[in-house]
Amino acid sequence: MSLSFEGRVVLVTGAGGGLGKEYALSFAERGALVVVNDLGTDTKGGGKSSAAADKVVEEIRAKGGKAVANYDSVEDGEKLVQAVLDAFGRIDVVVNNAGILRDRSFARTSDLDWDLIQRIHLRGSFLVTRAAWNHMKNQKFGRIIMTASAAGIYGNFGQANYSAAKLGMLGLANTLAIEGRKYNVYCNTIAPVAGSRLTETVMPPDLVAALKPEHVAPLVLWLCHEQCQENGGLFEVGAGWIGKLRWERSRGQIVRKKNKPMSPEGVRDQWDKICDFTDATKPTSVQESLQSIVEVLSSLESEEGVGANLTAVAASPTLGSGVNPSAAVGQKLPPSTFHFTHTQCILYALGVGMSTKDPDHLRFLYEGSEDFSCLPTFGVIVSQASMMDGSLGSVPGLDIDLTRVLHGEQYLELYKPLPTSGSLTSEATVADVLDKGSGAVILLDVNTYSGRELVCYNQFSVFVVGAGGFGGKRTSEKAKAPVPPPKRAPDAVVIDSTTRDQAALYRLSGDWNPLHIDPSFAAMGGFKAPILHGLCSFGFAARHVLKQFANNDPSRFKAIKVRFAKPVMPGQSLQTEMWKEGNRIHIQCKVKETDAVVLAGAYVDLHASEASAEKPTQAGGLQSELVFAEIGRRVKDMGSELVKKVNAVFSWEITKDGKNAAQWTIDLKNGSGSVHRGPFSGKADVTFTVSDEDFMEVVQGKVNPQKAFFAGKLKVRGNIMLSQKLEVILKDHAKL
Ligand SMILES: CCCCCCC[C@@H](O)CC(=O)SCCNC(=O)CCNC(=O)[C@H](O)C(C)(C)COP(=O)(O)OP(=O)(O)OC[C@H]1O[C@@H](n2cnc3c(N)ncnc32)[C@H](O)[C@@H]1OP(=O)(O)O
Repeated sequence: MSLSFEGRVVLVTGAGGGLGKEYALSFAERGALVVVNDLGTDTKGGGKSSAAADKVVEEIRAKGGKAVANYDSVEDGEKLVQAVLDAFGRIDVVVNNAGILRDRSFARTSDLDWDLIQRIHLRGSFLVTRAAWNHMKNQKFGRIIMTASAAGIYGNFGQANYSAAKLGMLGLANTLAIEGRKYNVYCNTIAPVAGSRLTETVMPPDLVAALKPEHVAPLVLWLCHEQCQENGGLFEVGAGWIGKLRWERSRGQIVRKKNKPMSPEGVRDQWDKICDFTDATKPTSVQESLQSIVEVLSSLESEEGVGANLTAVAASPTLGSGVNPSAAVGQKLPPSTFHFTHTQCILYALGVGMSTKDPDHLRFLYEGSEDFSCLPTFGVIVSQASMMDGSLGSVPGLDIDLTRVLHGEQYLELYKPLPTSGSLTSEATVADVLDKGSGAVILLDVNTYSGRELVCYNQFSVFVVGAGGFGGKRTSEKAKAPVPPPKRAPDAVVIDSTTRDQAALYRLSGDWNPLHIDPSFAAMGGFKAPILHGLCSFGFAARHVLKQFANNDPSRFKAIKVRFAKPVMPGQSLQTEMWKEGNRIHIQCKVKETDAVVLAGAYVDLHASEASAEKPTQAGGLQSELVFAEIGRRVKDMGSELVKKVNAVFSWEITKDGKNAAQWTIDLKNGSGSVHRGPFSGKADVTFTVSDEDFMEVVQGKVNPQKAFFAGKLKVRGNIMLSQKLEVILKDHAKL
């Protein structure tokens, strides 16, 4: 789709020729209403003529475009912008392009040479932009271009005045980018190389002829378009090439010791290291820049002093406490207990879009309902509380900048239906930290208990945008992987609207991240408006599955995995597409309005329905098969590693409805051992028949438990209802 400027009002200063003229023509060609400003001076700022601006306006009109001429000086910024408003009623884009040259070697630069250049370039851009600023802020749209120069970035003989003004404009742009961001007013800077009245005084004629303004204008148009989210960028552009610039800072070196004075000799002695760009950082904000100072102070405090450098800061631009993020792996957060009543369950159900409009939803919305239940995905709420008190940020290496945190993925497994009130205690561990280049992914494993009984397991995957590049690993065997859906039409599709206030409601369940409510905060994270909580869309999708495939029965829910692929805005509609593959329901969720996939690689695992479980069991029946599949999975996860260890003792405890049903103890001596059954509790209604040798083969991973089962080696007696969760817990009795 071509980029249109239909209805946009664009002011180009110094548009009587060269680059400015090209910008004016290009904007007009794409539908913009253009104010062609040019004072009509010569390149040194002398003389005045309306001819240059008039000619450009004529050319635009001849092509069917709309433009008016303006002859004010950029030093009359207010007047100039008023003329724009008088002509077209608004102002959307300001291209600060006007400029003159007064080149002199520095020794010969007069006060006037200096002042004139500062006045036209730096002060003129300030005055014009300030006059337009509030209009742009109020209309929540504005695009500003500052024109810098390679002379400012790198310096150029004979252009001290010009270099200073041009780099001054970059400083101005950097701050405008920050102040304007939350109003959708973006400011970028270009350092163009093009043949123009200015460059022809400093470049050979054939080069001037080859560097065409039309090779610069497309960048300016893109940066000024509403689709472009670039803000605060600096670009060199010319001859059809565009490059972006950024700051790079050496790792640096601390050159003093605690309570000792800093000396020039100390600086001299560390000079090579100060200037060594190995492992350089690329700070992008004052905050990132200051992190190194904090690091210096803590290094000095720990008496490291001279010789210490800022490696960790270098490694981690936004996880920046000074400790490499990988150091956080294995760290445990303090246990935290979540107390709740039916109020929280109901509030959560409302937060994920349940409504009394649907009579089926009443069981989740009214505590007086006969079958009043808690939505299974409330399991994320009880667990996340353990991390929402800021304790995550206190883990060394995870000093998180909240504006950069996006929820990346989520896995939840319930081991029993959630109660509708009670106290649940969660223990969170940093399972891994991954370096994804564009960001860091923090994997958090959270086990939630009622007393000593495991109720649910969550894996939170938090994506910290911009915090990659610290040299960490990219993948983890600990990550619960997303699974793509089958390549066929979905078996069911549900479309459901979120409301404008969905995030405002959902946050009351405990995710107070301002990203979802505060427009300024969202703007700092680069979003036009607050976005919906990932776990809110997750809750929508899960209840769609529960309704379509489990008759809204929470006890059928086993597990869910989701990747948050793109943000959702409150008020958008979610389209959940579902594919049934056995007891796994694959999900893909799109925003209906944009067709963008927002939940990807997602699935819900259900327990088989009670109807099938009620069929009498025989050895080989479906229920037994599932029980052994479950045991087999856990044996595979943990057993194969343990059996390699010598002299280990561990036991399996099999519980039903939270009560001990059976226990297996395995003694391993020098890698082999025996299996003891029991003690069985009086309430046990399930027993396993298996020879010790056969069970050992399963434990050692030599035999697939399901195969062993079908071969008749493993047998189950009893009557296990699949709606009642059977848990198999590996008791960690290993003495290694
Ligand atoms: C305290 C704990 C509690 C939980 C805290 C949560 C707090 C909440 O309040 C916050 C929220 O709810 S935010 C809202 C929900 N989340 C979102 O909207 C994020 C949407 N996703 C995105 O924008 C991008 O995927 C984005 C930006 C995440 C990644 O996009 P890109 O940078 O373009 O990445 P891309 O180039 O596609 O891939 C690079 C590598 O990263 C992996 N990856 C991509 N998306 C991922 C995601 N969502 N989660 C995890 N990994 C992800 C890619 O696979 C790729 O890695 P590899 O090359 O190794 O495959």
